[in-house]
Amino acid sequence: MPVVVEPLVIAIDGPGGSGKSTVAASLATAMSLPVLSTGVFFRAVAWGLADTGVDDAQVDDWFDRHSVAVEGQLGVVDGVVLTDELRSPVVQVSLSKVAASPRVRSHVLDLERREIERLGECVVEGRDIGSVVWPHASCKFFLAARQEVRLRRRPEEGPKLFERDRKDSIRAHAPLVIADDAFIVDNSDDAVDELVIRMRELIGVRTGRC
Ligand SMILES: Nc1ncnc2c1ncn2[C@@H]1O[C@H](COP(=O)(O)OP(=O)(O)OP(=O)(O)O)[C@@H](O)[C@H]1O
Ligand SMILES: Nc1ccn([C@@H]2O[C@H](COP(=O)(O)O)[C@@H](O)[C@H]2O)c(=O)n1
Repeated sequence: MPVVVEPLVIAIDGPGGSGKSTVAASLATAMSLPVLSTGVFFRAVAWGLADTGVDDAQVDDWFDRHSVAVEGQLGVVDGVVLTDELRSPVVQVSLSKVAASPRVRSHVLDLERREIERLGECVVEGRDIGSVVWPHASCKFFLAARQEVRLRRRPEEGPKLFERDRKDSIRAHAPLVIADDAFIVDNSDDAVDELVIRMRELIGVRTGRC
């Protein structure tokens, strides 16, 4: 019987400012893998829906008429690259509501899974990667950092960061949770390079690869 080796998919979840995108990018570079930041999908959709609303019909109609893609930390809607727009006030104000919409989540889930399949082996970061998007990920991490550290890392958002975390954690669909089989990594006091070394060791233990 041929041995089937599953593509290596590393899932990283955690609250805002816990270092997900920074660590995911460094880990991906160290392992020569591509990286997918799924929050960019939600930010791009929040920007696109700003003049509409998040009723189910409005959401389905918007996805019928528009295309959304992620390129690194940039969102692309209908071929237009979004940069500063993704952290603009209009996005910040509606982000949690947009991310809580079951119709938005269903459309974005399709996009996330298609992108992971296209990439093959990758590092993926978000809120529900290990629990919902890719539950059979090769290795899962839940990044944590103390509140005061996260606040320091996201000065532009301020304490609203905690409100966003709270809404992400209590929503009915695909909330921010710690997957049962995730390694919990508090990186409040760790440099990114040290963290990447530690995570690679854990990936090696879990997968026998790395
Ligand atoms: N281990 C670390 N040590 C010091 N600074 C860090 C560390 N990890 C991340 N940072 C810094 O904290 C800031 C936020 O990090 P990052 O964007 O990776 O967090 P995140 O979890 O992806 O946040 P969000 O979900 O809000 O987008 C960045 O400026 C980054 O450089
Ligand atoms: N898998 C995910 C990723 C993100 N979200 C929502 O998007 C917001 C922005 O995410 P960032 O990582 O760019 O800060 C986040 O607060 C969530 O509301 C999500 O629901 N699931």
